[in-house]
Amino acid sequence: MASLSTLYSSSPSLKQSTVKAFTSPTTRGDSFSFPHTSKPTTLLPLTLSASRADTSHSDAAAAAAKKELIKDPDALWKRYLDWLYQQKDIGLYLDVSRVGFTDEFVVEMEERFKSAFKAMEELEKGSIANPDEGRMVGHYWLRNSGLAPRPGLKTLIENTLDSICSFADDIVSGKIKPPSSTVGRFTQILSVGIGGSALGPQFVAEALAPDNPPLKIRFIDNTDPAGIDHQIAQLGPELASTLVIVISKSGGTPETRNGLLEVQKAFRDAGLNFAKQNSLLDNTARIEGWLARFPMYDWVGGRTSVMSAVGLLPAALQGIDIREMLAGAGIMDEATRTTSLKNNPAALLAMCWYWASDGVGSKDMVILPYKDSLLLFSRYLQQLVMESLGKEFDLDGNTVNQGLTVYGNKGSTDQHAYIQQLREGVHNFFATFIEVLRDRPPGHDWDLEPGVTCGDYLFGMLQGTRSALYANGRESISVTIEEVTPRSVGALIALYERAVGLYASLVNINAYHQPGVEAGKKAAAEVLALQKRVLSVLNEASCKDPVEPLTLDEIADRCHAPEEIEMIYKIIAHMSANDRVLIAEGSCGSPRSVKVFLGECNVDDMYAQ
Ligand SMILES: O=P(O)(O)OC[C@H]1O[C@](O)(CO)[C@@H](O)[C@@H]1O
Repeated sequence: MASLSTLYSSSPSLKQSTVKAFTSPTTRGDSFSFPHTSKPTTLLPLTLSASRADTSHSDAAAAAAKKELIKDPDALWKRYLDWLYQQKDIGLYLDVSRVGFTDEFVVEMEERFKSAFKAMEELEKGSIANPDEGRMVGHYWLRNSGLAPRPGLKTLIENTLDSICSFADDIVSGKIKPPSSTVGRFTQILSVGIGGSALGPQFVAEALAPDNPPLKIRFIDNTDPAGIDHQIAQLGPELASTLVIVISKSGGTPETRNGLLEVQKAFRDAGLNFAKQNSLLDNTARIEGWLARFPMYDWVGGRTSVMSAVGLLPAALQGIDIREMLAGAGIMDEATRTTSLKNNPAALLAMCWYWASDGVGSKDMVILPYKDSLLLFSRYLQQLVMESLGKEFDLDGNTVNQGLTVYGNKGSTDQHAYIQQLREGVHNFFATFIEVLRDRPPGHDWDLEPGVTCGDYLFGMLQGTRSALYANGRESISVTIEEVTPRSVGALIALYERAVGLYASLVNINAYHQPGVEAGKKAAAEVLALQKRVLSVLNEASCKDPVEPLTLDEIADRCHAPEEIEMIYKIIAHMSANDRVLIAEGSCGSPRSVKVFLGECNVDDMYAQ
């Protein structure tokens, strides 16, 4: 175990609008009518290059321009039935009929899929599937511990799950109480983490938390001080009954560390008991005797960690049935192990992505869940897909600049935002509709006009948009679930995890590392180091009598970093906006004339390194 996800509590001892008329691309006037496919028009062959992975972006654009989709309703219905995938235990359906892949293309992909399935099998057996980091990739073991390659891992997975459940029970029941609250039990969770240590828990909370959960959850997922202040301010007096969960796989992510320090300060300021943090996260938790610590394994990537303690603990605390989530994921894992393409929904997704984006990411993936509670699915998938697939090099070291862009929000809201462009504008995407059959819990529905419910409108909007896009040559995938439940959400997550893994094999890249993120992190650290040098130079000049205000050129020169003058200007402008440097002459809007100094002289020069 290389790193830990850690939990902290507040102390070591506890711790109308009225809609009159609708219009849609196929709707006229005041009455709403469902769009329908018009009479057969054309059925043109699709033009494919022999090896789509070798297709350049301009070739891809040319190929896309030649793509034509089946318009004949009978042929389309047959295609729908031919390719419809159903997972009955989950109640999940996948329709790829509105993606225009040809039979030839399917045959062409067979060899690639054979290798992809083989690689996935090896991965599940514990091979070093992340060669750049020399790591196994084991998120599938989290929902079937029997697959773990070593008995010790199996026991660890099972014990962790048991301890998450019993800890959550103790918190929810009030057996473990907050020390300084009069409420007698924890009422709020403040989750501090970023990337995979936030996006999964956020998606699950939005999708599955009951209307009145035992503990309500808030997130600090950035180092934006105003954002942090906002979250803490909204807690108000409930800070005293807030359970803080700090989640980090590495334990060293600066945004998460900053969030922790800010929260600790908020507790101190409120006179609450929150121990100081001054070393690595897990060490701190251990030394300070935090309420509980849960392991995070080096064989689980951040973006696939939602079924580890990272996602399960916050979910359990909100009263979400985490064993059902795991069961749903496990069923989907099993369903996506088959090497029969037509019967493997993840392979079908990967094949459609490859077809639609020419295997080079030439088209963006627009995710359109028609259910408010699934709003965050697209944001969750953004990291899962883009951090996994956005790679400069393939596994053989060739420069490939792979990736698939993901964005989305929710239907039918998007109908009134960007669907206009999707249907008529630049043709640079394929859509994925996420449909939920159950509109409301049983017994709550009513007809808002004869024979039509509110949910029927949502359904109509989805189907109408799907048809309208298709009629204009825009491809789409539809994923349908019967209800939003822990089981179906677990299955959706597992479906996309597997699809990403398979797609990565199809395009021969490592889906499990993120070297590009490191470059930005390193550069950020360099900016902060430069800021300290700037402060040290300014401090020295500000300690003179009289104070010596400095120009940007002088600062850059004294920092021995003349090439960094633009960055020094930005540092000065940022500090000036936050009252940390004073302006003697000029203004930050006129970089050449500005002269700055520090309001205080620090004789010990705390900024010097
Ligand atoms: O859990 P950690 O180690 O704090 O990392 C947070 C996120 O940072 C990344 O490493 C890079 O953005 C993600 O992969 C990860 O989910």
